[in-house]
Amino acid sequence: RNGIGLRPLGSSAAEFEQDLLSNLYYRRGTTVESASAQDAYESLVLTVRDRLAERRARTTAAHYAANPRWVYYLSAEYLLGRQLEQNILYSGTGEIATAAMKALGVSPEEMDELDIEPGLGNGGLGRLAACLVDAMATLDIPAIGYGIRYDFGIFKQTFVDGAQVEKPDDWTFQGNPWEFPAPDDRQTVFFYGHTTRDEAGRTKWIPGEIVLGEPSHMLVPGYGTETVNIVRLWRARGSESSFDLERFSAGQYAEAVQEAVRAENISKVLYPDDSTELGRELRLKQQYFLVSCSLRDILRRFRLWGGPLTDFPAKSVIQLNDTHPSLAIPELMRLLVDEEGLGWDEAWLLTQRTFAYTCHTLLPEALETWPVALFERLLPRHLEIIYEINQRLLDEVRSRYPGDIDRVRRMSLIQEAPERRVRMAHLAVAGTSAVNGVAELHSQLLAETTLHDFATMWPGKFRNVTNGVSPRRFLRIANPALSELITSALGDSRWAGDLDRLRGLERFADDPAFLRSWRDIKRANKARLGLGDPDALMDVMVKRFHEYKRQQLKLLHVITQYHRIKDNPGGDHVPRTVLFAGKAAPAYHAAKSIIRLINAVAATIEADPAVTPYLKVVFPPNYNVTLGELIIPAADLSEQISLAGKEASGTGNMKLALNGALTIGTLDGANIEIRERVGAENFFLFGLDTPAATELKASGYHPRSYYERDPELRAALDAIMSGAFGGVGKEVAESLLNWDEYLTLADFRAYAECQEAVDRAWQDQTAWTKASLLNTARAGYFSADRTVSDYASTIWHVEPVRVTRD
Ligand SMILES: CCc1ccc([C@H](C)CC(=O)N[C@@H]2O[C@H](CO)[C@@H](O)[C@H](O)[C@H]2O)cc1
Repeated sequence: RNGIGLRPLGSSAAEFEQDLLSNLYYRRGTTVESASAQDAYESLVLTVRDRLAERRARTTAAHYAANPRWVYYLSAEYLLGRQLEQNILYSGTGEIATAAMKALGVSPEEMDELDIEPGLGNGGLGRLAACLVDAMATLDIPAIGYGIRYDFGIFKQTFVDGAQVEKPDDWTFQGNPWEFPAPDDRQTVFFYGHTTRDEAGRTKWIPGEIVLGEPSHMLVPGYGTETVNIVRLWRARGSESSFDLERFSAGQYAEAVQEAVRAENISKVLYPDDSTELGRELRLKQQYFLVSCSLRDILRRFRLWGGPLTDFPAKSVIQLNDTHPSLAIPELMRLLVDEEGLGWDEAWLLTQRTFAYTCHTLLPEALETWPVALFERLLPRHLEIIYEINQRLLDEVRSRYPGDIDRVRRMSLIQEAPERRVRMAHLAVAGTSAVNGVAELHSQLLAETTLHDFATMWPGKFRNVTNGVSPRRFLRIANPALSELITSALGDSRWAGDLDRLRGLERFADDPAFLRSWRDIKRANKARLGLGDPDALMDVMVKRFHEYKRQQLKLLHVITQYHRIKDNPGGDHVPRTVLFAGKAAPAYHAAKSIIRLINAVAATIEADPAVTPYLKVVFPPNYNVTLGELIIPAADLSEQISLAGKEASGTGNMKLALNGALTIGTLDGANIEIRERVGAENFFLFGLDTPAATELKASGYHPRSYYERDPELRAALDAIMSGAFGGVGKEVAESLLNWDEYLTLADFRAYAECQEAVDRAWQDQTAWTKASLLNTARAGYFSADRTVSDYASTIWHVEPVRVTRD
């Protein structure tokens, strides 16, 4: 019997197989003979899940005994990726699971195919949340990730005539065996209505609509440790009384269920925009739903230990993943003042000490602001609280900067014109004790521009925590061949839990045999991807589509390469496969035009036998975590070409460098830190830096002048405008010639020259492979474990709690 009074689940192959069979018989109600692949998959999941659940039980016991300070990560998005392979690795059941699958007559690949990826996020922010909760568990930090269990995740991307067409992502169509529904922990959430004051002057919120939040959680095991944390996801349900039986028996079937449908709509679908706020009412309802359920659950958990409310910040730190959950600040104030009866000042101190805010963007259009009128209707009490917070903030501003009314107007939580809107970033800064950017340049620019007034008034609040990625998912699992080579070179696999150990690979940088193996594995990963000649340079640009990320710059260069090959068919052109992948927000038409043009250029090149030996453009649809795990290990060149000052950090850049891709990039986001750590000689740098870009824009930027003085650029744009690529893309060329907000044309020549340097470097495969190895060897800093230990020591001030095996 182990520490939790349970007979430990066996770790032998026979015991695992026994458990698998009993799950097949008793939990799937079928037999080996009549089992479907889905039956086998679900039984396998339950067998692995049980072993993690046992560790979860011991984790809970250890956490309860330790009564630690908890980290609560509030995020509207989690891109968790497939769970099976990860949970098999983290539960150490690799061999016995494979043997048991064989006994059942199914293959690991077949099981992985049935393992659905929960697409509960858009891109960088959502995947970062997943990497960070993985690292928190690995570092034995007691933590819970709170989010929304959307019925429909990020849309599935298909191409029709090269154009993106979105399909709904009904990810739980087959159910989700990895989750534990916990309806008994449901919470009640209010919307609309009005507020009243009772005789004691206490405010009461009389809601107009009541919705239930039902949680289900997924296990988040740590790597190389016993800790198993959870991600708790909320789903909206109608209250008991939401089904109107009278109307139903009167035959008004739709009306009878409309209240329940309205409620369930709140967690129906993820908003697919990743950098432009659309100000939809349902999105604000989603955000409040998340924070109200989560804060009530956090307070319920706090009460389990029964300390005074003044202890709350000492026992809970809540990290806000961007402004999307920033309503948690006025919500905690409402709970402390209206429900717990605390005074405002005391409640405000507790609130500020509890919250911390991470900003993930610099784009003005991505900074959320909500109409005051909508707040008035949907969250009347919160608007009152926000006004009070604002009153006190502006009093402090006035006292610190007497007479500086412009500063008061700039810093106010309320934008007054053209429409009265609540500035969520200002609320997030005012209501937290720590504000961080996600890369050094980003944090610097936040303090110098977007949040300058606040950084001036509260310099101590502002810091940087550079992003990181999970080395388990994006190297150990995604690139097993390279992982094996690294483990054999370093003597053990401790690097997966301590990534700085990769530096040990430097001693093989001049070892021809090792470099040969390194190169062969990259080639094999390209063959595994199967999207082009494995001997060609695999040039990869994978990320969401946005004009600031400049997929259009990459495309102009592809067209230039195409022209160069056409103009000089016999020339010694370096064969390249250019891979684009990524989704565009459905309403983002400029991005969708670029996607369509890329597919048209790809088709034109594919149809030209004079060019295909040297150039191939591929665009696999529906880029997600799983496809990323296949593409990233196969990349030779990593495209990180955003306009300097626009990409907050990037995390794809880290995953690609970790897998031995060389980066061609600008001095933007974490590219700067990657270049500093892997060595400038192992990085292809080009383009305007942030000050130069700002200067060029300020001094009047005329994109057409670059077109006129650069013949290759002119030829590329003329080709598009002449309809050379299936007649599509004219709007892309016109917007570049007339507007070009992200200085694409200004950086074109430098980029083209840098790509020539890439071609020259590729010619020396030994030198290239050495640089590739050094990128991996020096990427240790970009582990999410380092990121989390930075958060833990500089913002959360939490200690790990060890979980024993028995
Ligand atoms: C309101 C709509 C909306 C939705 C999502 C977002 C996210 C903040 C966008 C996002 O994913 N940002 C990315 O976050 C990554 C993790 O920190 C960074 O690495 C990327 O540079 C940043 O673009 C902004 C606005």
